[in-house]
Amino acid sequence: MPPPLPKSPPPSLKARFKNAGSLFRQLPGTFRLFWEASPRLGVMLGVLTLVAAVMPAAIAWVGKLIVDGVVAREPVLHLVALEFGLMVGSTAVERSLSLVRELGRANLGNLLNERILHKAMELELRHFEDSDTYDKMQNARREASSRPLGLVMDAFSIVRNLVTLSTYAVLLVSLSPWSVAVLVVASIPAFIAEARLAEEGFRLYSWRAPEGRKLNYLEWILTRDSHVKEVKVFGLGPLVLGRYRALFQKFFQEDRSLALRRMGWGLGLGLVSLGAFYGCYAFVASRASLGTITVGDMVLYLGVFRQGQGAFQGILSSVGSMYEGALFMSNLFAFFDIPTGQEVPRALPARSPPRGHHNAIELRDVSFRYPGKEAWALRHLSLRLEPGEKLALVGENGAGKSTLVKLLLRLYEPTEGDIFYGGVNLKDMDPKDLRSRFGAVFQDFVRYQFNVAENIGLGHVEALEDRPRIVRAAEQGGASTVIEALPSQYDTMLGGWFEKGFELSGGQWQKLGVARAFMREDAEVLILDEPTASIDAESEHALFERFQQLAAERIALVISHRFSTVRMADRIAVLHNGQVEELGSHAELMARGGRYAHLFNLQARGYRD
Ligand SMILES: Nc1ncnc2c1ncn2[C@@H]1O[C@H](COP(=O)(O)OP(=O)(O)OP(=O)(O)O)[C@@H](O)[C@H]1O
Repeated sequence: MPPPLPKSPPPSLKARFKNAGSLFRQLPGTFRLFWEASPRLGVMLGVLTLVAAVMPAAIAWVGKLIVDGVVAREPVLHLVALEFGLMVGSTAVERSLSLVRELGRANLGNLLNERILHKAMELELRHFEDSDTYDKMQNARREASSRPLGLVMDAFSIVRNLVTLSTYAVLLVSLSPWSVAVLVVASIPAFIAEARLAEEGFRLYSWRAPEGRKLNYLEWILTRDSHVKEVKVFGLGPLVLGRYRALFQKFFQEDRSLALRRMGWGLGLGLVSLGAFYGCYAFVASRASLGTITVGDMVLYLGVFRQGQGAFQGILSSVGSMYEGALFMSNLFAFFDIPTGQEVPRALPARSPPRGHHNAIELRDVSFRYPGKEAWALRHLSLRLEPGEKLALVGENGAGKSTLVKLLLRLYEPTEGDIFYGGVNLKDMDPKDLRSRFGAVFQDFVRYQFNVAENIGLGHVEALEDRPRIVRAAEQGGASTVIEALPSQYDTMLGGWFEKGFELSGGQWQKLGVARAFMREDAEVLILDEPTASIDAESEHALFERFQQLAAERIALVISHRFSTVRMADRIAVLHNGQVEELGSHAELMARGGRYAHLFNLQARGYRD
């Protein structure tokens, strides 16, 4: 796979050439993808491009024969008919090329989008939490439907124009060999200037990609429904718009300077080409008036020279836009190449503790720090959850509670130490097997813009159609009353994104989230990460009473800042700076008079006074 492009502009000329080289190394990979998307379209594109490339020379040649025939007063109708036929053919070829382009865009765009989604499924949580990888994925998604096809089409357009130019050269050589030399020589400065400016433009765009994303982000703040309340209350509009404007102005200055230079060079070098054209024109016209060449030759010369310059321009602009296409592809290939597979079990075949409710969870001297981070999120943490135990995790923000859950679900692996489930090291288990034993409600649970039944059923995909089970889960999660009041009950479409979607309150959504966790009837472990944050006090109490019954045999891990919830747990672990500072039942910890007792009294006093 080609190496990814450097992020900053290359310093030296040599480095620039290397950079340009790495751009064109994206081509084979892109063609392979196009071929995979549809071999038939690939063949059609190749054949049509070649036919389209030789058509102009054939038409010009027949045009010359017609003029010569007319001057010699010979019959030319058959030649006119031939030219008509060629024009019809040319039009049909152009139309077919447009069709191939359209179909190619759909096929290739679809293939790539699917691959991107597939890759996204393979990625692990650590990738999503890494901004570099996340950026790569968002960039890949944004232009997958247009850029790759653009690159293929640009490459074909260059081939087509090169073939056209060669056929023109053959026609012109017979007429005046040195005019071919003039055509080529007069175009070289324009070629160099265009290539340089295109490269500069490309560097400009790639260089400011992060700022471009910032621009999008500012736009997003002002246009998203989820942001509108804060934008209005804090009066953020003018500030965000001001930042947007400043960034845009910066882009605009750079763009204008590039556009002005492009215009200056384009005009100057255009005049050189025009001068070359008219010099040759004068020469050819005088030869025609002297009778050294025919009038048809002169007409052929004029047409071909003009169109030749057009073809040349075509090549230049294709080279320019290929830079951007290639940049996109290098990004895309880098995204596809992100190594995954760290979730593979260490032991083969993977080990699997017996199903049921007899498995304990044990953390042995676990330390963890996030990739690329210095600070420890968890440090020397040892903890054992007995089968059926309800453990509450408390601690201030950033103490490491959610991190501990991520390690239990093997979304990350401990940096040091080990975690065992039913005596089996998590590293030796298949993560799918492990996760299938958990039911979970997260702090940032998802509000799916699907109907109610699906919102709950997604907790156990295999039972998505099992309505009685969904109804049961809804009752257990305390969501039934909410659902009964909806216009089409379980079939009510939720969320405001689609037509007829019904918007729920934060607490109502949360009840569905809890019900979703209860879909896993055979879950061995339940994780409730702040499940009651937006649930009212009465519902919370009801939920926890039900929860005590339902979780009867299972291990339950509850993270909460509400001590009324926490105190219902068998034991409470107080996390502080990534370590277990206190561990025991509510009564034990209260008697101890440490951090837990302090926090509990603080909250209780708030209610009593
Ligand atoms: N994705 C991440 N990348 C890097 N550091 C992280 C990441 N997530 C959390 N941290 C850091 O790890 C530490 C523990 O965070 P964690 O989210 O586990 O805390 P928490 O106890 O769940 O907090 P809260 O009560 O606010 O939810 C914090 O210092 C935090 O800054």
